[in-house]
Amino acid sequence: KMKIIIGIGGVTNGGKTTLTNRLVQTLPNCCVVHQDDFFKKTDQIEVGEDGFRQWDVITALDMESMVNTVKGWQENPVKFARSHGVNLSPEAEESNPENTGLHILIVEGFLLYNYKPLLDIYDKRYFLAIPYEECKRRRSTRTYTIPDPPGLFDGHVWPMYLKHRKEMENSGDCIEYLDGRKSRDELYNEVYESIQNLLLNNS
Ligand SMILES: Nc1ncnc2c1ncn2[C@@H]1O[C@H](COP(=O)(O)OP(=O)(O)OP(=O)(O)O)[C@@H](O)[C@H]1O
Ligand SMILES: NC(=O)c1ccc[n+]([C@@H]2O[C@H](CO)[C@@H](O)[C@H]2O)c1
Ligand SMILES: [Mg+2]
Repeated sequence: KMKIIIGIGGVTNGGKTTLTNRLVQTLPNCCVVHQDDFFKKTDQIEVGEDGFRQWDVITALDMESMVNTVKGWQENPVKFARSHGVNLSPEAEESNPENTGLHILIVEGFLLYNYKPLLDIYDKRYFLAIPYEECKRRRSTRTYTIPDPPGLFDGHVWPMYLKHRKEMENSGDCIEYLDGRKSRDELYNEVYESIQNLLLNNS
């Protein structure tokens, strides 16, 4: 039974969730883990010396729980798919005696490649980037569960992004960078094709 884990990382508002949702619809037997689902409750988020709640750091997330979720998929992708309402092809069903099905997991989030226990699980790492101005513009149109207080982007979000990105680049892991300014269709086609190549090389 073949299993592939794909990381869709990148800057906030780079288009990770948009791209992931499209891939999940077209890739076979494809489950997804969204890092944003693992944010701690607001009262557990540290307030920094700058007065901002520190949302854009790894300790704002329950990473242990995220690891366990990924492990759950690794141990039994069929069960994971069923419990998450993902349809399986006949080849990927447990009833297939050959067990020839391919299972795919997409892990999507803004801090994927800065957390040791999850660094080596990926068969492929993508990273969506957009420049400062575009990121700030897109972010200003969004409302999170806790809306951004004035100054959060320049005071916390962007500086943390630059810090994490530097750490990631220094870690020497193989990452494929994507230009998030491209159209949704262009990005989808590029990554879909890239994944098809990955699958060919793995089979
Ligand atoms: N290729 C694109 N070109 C222009 N705008 C895009 C593109 N992809 C997504 N968007 C828009 O940018 C915003 C962010 O997209 P999305 O939510 O997919 O990003 P994200 O990386 O998941 O952000 P977050 O940090 O909130 O998780 C949304 O308003 C979305 O409609
Ligand atoms: N999902 C949340 O609970 C939440 C709350 C406040 C801020 N955020 C932002 O989400 C982005 C990652 O997708 C980060 O840049 C957080 O600032 C998320
Ligand atoms: Mg998102």
